Amino acid sequence: MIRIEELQKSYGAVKALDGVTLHIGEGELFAYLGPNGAGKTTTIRILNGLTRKGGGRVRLNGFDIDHESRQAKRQCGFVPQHLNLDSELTVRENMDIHGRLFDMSGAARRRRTDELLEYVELGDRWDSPVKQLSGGLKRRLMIARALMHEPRILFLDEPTVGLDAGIRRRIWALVKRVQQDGTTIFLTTHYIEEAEFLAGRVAFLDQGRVVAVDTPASFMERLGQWAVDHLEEEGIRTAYFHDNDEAKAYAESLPNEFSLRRVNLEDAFLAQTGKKVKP
Ligand SMILES: Nc1ncnc2c1ncn2[C@@H]1O[C@H](COP(=O)(O)OP(=O)(O)OP(=O)(O)O)[C@@H](O)[C@H]1O
Repeated sequence: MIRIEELQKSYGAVKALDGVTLHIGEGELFAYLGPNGAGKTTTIRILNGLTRKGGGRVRLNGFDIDHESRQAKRQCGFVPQHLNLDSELTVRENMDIHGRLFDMSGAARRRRTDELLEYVELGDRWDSPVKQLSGGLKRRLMIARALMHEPRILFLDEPTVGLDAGIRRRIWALVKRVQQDGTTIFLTTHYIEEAEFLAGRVAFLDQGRVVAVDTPASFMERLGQWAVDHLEEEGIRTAYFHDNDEAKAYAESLPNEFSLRRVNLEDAFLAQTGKKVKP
C-alpha cells in the first residue's frame, strides 16, 4: 500500500513535483505516465529514500518515510531506469551483494538467489559476468536483484526503455507474474502500450501534477472506441466515436486522407492535458 499526500519537490526555480496525492492499494499494478520531465523519476526516488522531498507525506505499507525510514525502505525493491549492475561481477555475485546490504544471512542469500534466478529464467547464467549479458537479461537480473530481500512493493522506473519489442514483452510477462504473486507494483513509463497492457490503474502526470487517475479502460471508454485522424492546416485533428459505422461515415466525408483506428491511452492523455506523452 502506498499513500502519497501533497508531495512537493523543487530544484531551484523548477517545481518538479507540485502537490502529488496518490493512494495505491496492496497488490495493485499502478502506472505513472507522463512526458519527459513530468516528475516521474523524482517521485520514485523520493519514495525510495534517494532524494529528499520538499514537502508532503509518504507512507509505504503504513511506514512513514521520514520517521520510519528503515522499515519503509525494507518494504521496497527498486529497479532504476539506468543499468546499475556491477558489470565485472557475475550474476550471482550481484545478487549476493544486494542481500548483504539487507543483512541477509549467507544461507538465506544462496536460497533466495537460486529461487530468483530460476524465477526470471537466468538459472543457467548464474556464473556469467554481467558484462556478457544482453540488455534484456540485464533488466531481468535487475528485477531479480530488487526482489532479493522480499519487498512487498516493487518500483520500476522505465523498465523496458531501449529494449526491442519482443524482449519488452518478456519483461511485461515477468512484471505481471511478480504482481500475481502478491507484490504491489509502481511503474513509471512513457510507453503508452506498456501502461495499457500492464496497469490496473494509471495516473497521468504533467508538470509535477497528477491530472487524472483511472483504469485504462475507463479513460478510453470516455472518449469512445474509434478515432479518426486527418491532416488539417494546423496539424493532425482527431475525432472520437463510440460507433464504428459513425466513425467510417465521418472518415469518408473528409476531403483528404484519414486513418481510422482504435482509441488508445495516448488519446486519453492528450484529451486530459493537451499534450502527447511521447514528444
Ligand atoms: N537533480 C536535478 N537537478 C535539477 N533539476 C532536476 C533534477 N532532477 C530532475 N530535475 C528536473 O525536475 C523535473 C522533473 O524531472 P524527472 O526526471 O523527475 O522527470 P521524468 O518524468 O522522470 O522525466 P524522464 O521521462 O525524462 O525521466 C524536470 O524539469 C527535470 O529537469
